[in-house]
Amino acid sequence: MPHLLFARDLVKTYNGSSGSTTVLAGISLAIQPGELVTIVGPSGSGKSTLLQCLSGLDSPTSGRVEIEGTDLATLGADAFAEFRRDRLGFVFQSYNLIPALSAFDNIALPTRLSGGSVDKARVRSALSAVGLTEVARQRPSQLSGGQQQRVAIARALAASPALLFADEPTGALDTESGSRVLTLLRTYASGERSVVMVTHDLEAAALGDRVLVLRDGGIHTQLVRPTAVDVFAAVDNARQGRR
Ligand SMILES: Nc1ncnc2c1ncn2[C@@H]1O[C@H](COP(=O)(O)OP(=O)(O)OP(=O)(O)O)[C@@H](O)[C@H]1O
Repeated sequence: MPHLLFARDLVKTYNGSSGSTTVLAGISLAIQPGELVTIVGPSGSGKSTLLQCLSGLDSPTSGRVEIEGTDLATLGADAFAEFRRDRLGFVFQSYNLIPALSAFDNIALPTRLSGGSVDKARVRSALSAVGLTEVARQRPSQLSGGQQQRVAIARALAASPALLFADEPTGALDTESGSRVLTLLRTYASGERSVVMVTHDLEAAALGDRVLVLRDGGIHTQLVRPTAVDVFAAVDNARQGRR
């Protein structure tokens, strides 16, 4: 099966006044269509940096990322913006919704910004997929945190991205809202579409088809369809530096 994403020898270093810090120490990985891959690890192990580099939001210091066979480094800013709009989706802990727009208009915004005509049926179907048909006309301030995050997910899903990147998507949510969001992400990863999620929630991580456990900017352990107990043990080992 062709890889949806392929990353080779990703290194990320920062140069500061006290010398250079290596945040990613040479990570290689591949993601297949239909996979939910979760990334866990101790604080500072490089999870968010890895997600940013995999998604093209940040550039590695060295190494290569290909998505659907396209080397991200070969795309100029405009070509990457187009690629990102057409093929990638993003969900972060902060919902990044526009306060003045309704839920419906927030979901339609990316299409509007790219000059396309809004497919109202598609926006409605995205709202319905996240269970928010009733609040289509409400603004973010009238919605709970869980509802706002579901609007953000609907906005990402409305474009049917091949690859959805999520960084702590349930970080600000209560348990019930969080589990709704996780169900949406778990369901989305199927067929041709994949999800990569960074999380501190180890039970959520265990929903992954594969779990990458980072330590010091490297992949310490990789688990395939683990239980939550397996994930807890692997993260504990990574924290202690045990194999
Ligand atoms: N712009 C930057 N300049 C210097 N160091 C940075 C920069 N961005 C991140 N770092 C460092 O890189 C390391 C990894 O950060 P990153 O946010 O990727 O880790 P993380 O595993 O996602 O952490 P957390 O679980 O706390 O969110 C940290 O030590 C952080 O201080």
